[in-house]
Formats: sequence, structure tokens, C-alpha cells
Amino acid sequence: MSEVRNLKVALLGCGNVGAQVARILIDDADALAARSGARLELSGIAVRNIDTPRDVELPRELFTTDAETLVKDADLVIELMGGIEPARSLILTAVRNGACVVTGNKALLAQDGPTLYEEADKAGVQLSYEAAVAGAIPILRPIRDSLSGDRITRVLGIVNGTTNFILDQMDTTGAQFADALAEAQRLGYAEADPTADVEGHDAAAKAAILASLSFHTRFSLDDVYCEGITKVTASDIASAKEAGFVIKLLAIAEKIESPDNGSGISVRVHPTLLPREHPLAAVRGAFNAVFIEAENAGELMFYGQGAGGTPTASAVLGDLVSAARRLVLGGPGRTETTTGYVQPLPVEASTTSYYIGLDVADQPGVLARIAHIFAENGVSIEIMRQTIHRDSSSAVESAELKIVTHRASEAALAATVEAVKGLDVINSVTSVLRVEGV
Ligand SMILES: NC(=O)C1=CN([C@@H]2O[C@H](COP(=O)(O)OP(=O)(O)OC[C@H]3O[C@@H](n4cnc5c(N)ncnc54)[C@H](OP(=O)(O)O)[C@@H]3O)[C@@H](O)[C@H]2O)C=CC1
Ligand SMILES: N[C@@H](CC=O)C(=O)O
Repeated sequence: MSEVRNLKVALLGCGNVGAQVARILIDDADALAARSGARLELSGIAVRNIDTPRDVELPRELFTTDAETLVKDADLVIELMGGIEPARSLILTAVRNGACVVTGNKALLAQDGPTLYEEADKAGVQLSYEAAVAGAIPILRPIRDSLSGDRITRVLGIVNGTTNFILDQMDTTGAQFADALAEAQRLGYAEADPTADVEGHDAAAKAAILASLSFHTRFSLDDVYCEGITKVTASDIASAKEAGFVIKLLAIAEKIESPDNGSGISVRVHPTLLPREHPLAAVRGAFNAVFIEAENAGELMFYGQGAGGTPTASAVLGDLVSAARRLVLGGPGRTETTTGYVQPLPVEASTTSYYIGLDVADQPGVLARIAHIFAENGVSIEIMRQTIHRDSSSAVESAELKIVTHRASEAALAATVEAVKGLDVINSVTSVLRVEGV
């Protein structure tokens, strides 16, 4: 029998995800060897501080603070440190030395992916990053491989576990934003700096990666319109709920025809109202889901755990086995297929439905005056609902008006809201949120 090849695996980072990857590499060594055709020997783990307590008990002699030396002697490198530097330089060193790299670092890929992919292709090694989008869910390989014979027209995803967890807690238990965020951090979902989650930057990085693979073009963070969840209030959530909606942070990448900009791809991340019966509305806690529309396949939905050490480690190990198999067979395969035939479009080029909450004086003719302004600005109303608020003597104090529009452009909507604000019967505009799925 021929001898099984030994491949040296260098692990960079031993935090939420890295610790679980190390555990699986050690505990499941035999199964991984059988599946990949090579023994995957964990040759070392680079960290900032060797004495930091770990979630998993691991041999102390594996730890080092000298990541550079560890990388130079590896066949396979797993980067789970996060951040831009030194992750970027270490990945470049690894590929230039002929090592295949697996990473979950979406921030780095969205900022400087093309340099890394080019270097990997030049060196003839594989750079894989399934864990970078939607944690455990196999989504990048299906887009890149399984759907490579189709044309994707739209991708709609809940791709950040932390914000989905926070919004879900606020919606179902009435939890405060700060408490829900602290719990997401404790459970290992949040980024080292959770601003990246709550301001939408993490979802935007994932949206750039999804859009690049789906539309065979290179999108970077700069091409993604981004709005996080920090401005979503408990009252937005309550009033959306009352109207039959749930608020989700959605990443959207879609092919559109814009009268001013021509045809292209709109990539955006923002809080969005979804009807409660929409499949994505049922995605709870830190779960993620990606909904894809393709010309021939039709609608597809991928669902699973989008964050957390163990689920994410599953995606990392999948990439590692796949890279090891290719090393055993010889040849890396292609990292991505970029044809660059579509342009990214600004958010102003996209249209969407909107939910507008208004606090209005309860006077005759108010609804007609408001409806007139919408019509004047070319924004068509789909639903208009009024709730009367009374004081203790049952006298009418004010009315709450909830409006859902048909698809309208950002500019038309902004002009409508400005004009409505100018009416003497408007006490305040309480919400302006985008809606999908109506
Ligand atoms: N957590 C999750 O659910 C998911 C995370 N990811 C991505 O995976 C990556 C890792 O995430 P996560 O495990 O949560 O991160 P953590 O912050 O938990 O862990 C980071 C690890 O990297 C080490 N590290 C950081 N900087 C350096 C450095 N300069 N030199 C050496 N070691 C360093 C840290 O060392 P020390 O312990 O000594 O401080 C720590 O062990 C990130 O890119 C993240 O975006 C992707 C999908 C899901
Ligand atoms: N912070 C991220 C982790 C996974 O990518 C999230 O909450 O989704």
C-alpha cells in the first residue's frame, strides 16, 4: 500500500473559530485523513499571547507568537486572526511559498481580495473562503460551482448573525439593543469590534463577496451602500410588528436597469421590512439564510448557522479537506471566475418599497392631502392604515398613519417625505424603512 502523504497545517489565530478548528483537526484526524487522502498535521498555532485562556484544551507546545516562521514551513495555512494586517501579509507569504490558504476573513477579502486571488492564481495555489460568508452555510461553492452554468439575477441574504440575533431578541422578547448585543458577544457571534456588525460593515463585506461571485465581477466595499441597525428603534420594531412585518438587516445584490445609469448591479445592505410570511422572516437568532434567484434554477434558499466557533469551523474544515484533496491529486483549480462585464450601480439607481410611519393631527381631509403629495412625486401607495390615539376622556388626540408604497426610487421617496414634513397636519415622521417581499 502506498504511504499516505503528510501535509503541514499552520493555524493563525485561536479565538472563537480557530480554537474549534484546532480541536477538530486533532480529534478527527483519522476521518480527515481518510477524506482528504493526506494526514493533516497541525504544525503550530500562531496567537498574540500564548497565555490567553482558550475555549479548548490544546497542547501548549503548538503555540507560537512567530506567525511568519510558522507560515513559511506549511503546506496549508488557515488564517483566522481577522483584521487586515498582519493577516494580509501572512496570506501573501503563504501563497508565494506555495501553500494553499483557507480564511474566514471577509473584511480583508472585501478590501483587498483581488490582490490575494491574483497572487494565489499566479502561484498556482488555492485560496478558499467559504467561512467568510454565512458561517456554516455552504453558499460560496454552490454559487461558484453548482450555479456556474446559470445566470444569477438576485441575491437576498441575512448574512450577519449578530444583527439578526439582536433584531430577533428585540422583536420577540422586547430586549434592549445593548443587552442583546452583549449576549451575542458572549456567544462568540460578534466581531472583535462589534461596530463592524451593528453598523452593517460585516454584512457589506459579505455582500461584496456574494455579488462578486454571483455576477462574475469584482466588487469591493466601496461599491456597497451600507446602513446598519443602530438607528432601528424599539418603536420601529413594534410598529412594523403591528403592521405584519419583521425588520431584518438584508444584503441585496441584484441586476437592475436604471434609466440614468444603464444596466448594472446594485449591491446594498440596510434594515428592511419583510412580511412575516416571507421565508427570510422566519430566520431567527444568529441563523443566516441566502435566497437566490437564477434564470434557470429559479428560487433557491440556503439556511443554517451564520456565526459561532463550531459552525464556522465546519466551513473552514470543508475548505481545508478540499484544498488537501487537490494537493494530493496535483493542481489547485481556479479560485474564481471574473469576467467583469457588469458595472456596480449607486443606491440611487435602485427602487424598493417603503414603509413610512407618520404621527398626524386627526383632521378631516388629512389622508387625501398626504395621498396627493405621494401621487405628485410619483410614489404609489399600496397600503395606508390609520390608528386613532385618544386621551383618557376619549377625545381624539392624534392619529398614527402607516403607509407601504409600491416600488419607488430613493430620490422620489426622499422628495415625498420632505414635502409631507412640510404639511401643517404632520406632527412627526416616525419611521422611513425599506420593504422587500410585498
Ligand atoms: N466568530 C464568528 O462567528 C465568525 C468569524 N469569522 C471570521 O473568522 C476570523 C476569526 O474570528 P474569531 O475567531 O471570532 O476571532 P477572535 O477575535 O475570537 O480570535 C482571533 C485570534 O487571532 C489571534 N490574533 C489576532 N491578531 C493577531 C496577531 N496580530 N498575531 C497573532 N495572532 C493574532 C488572537 O490571538 P490571542 O488569542 O492571543 O489574542 C486570537 O486567537 C475573523 O476574520 C472573523 O471575521 C467568520 C465567520 C464567523
Ligand atoms: N460577526 C459575524 C460572524 C460571522 O461572520 C456575524 O455576526 O455574522
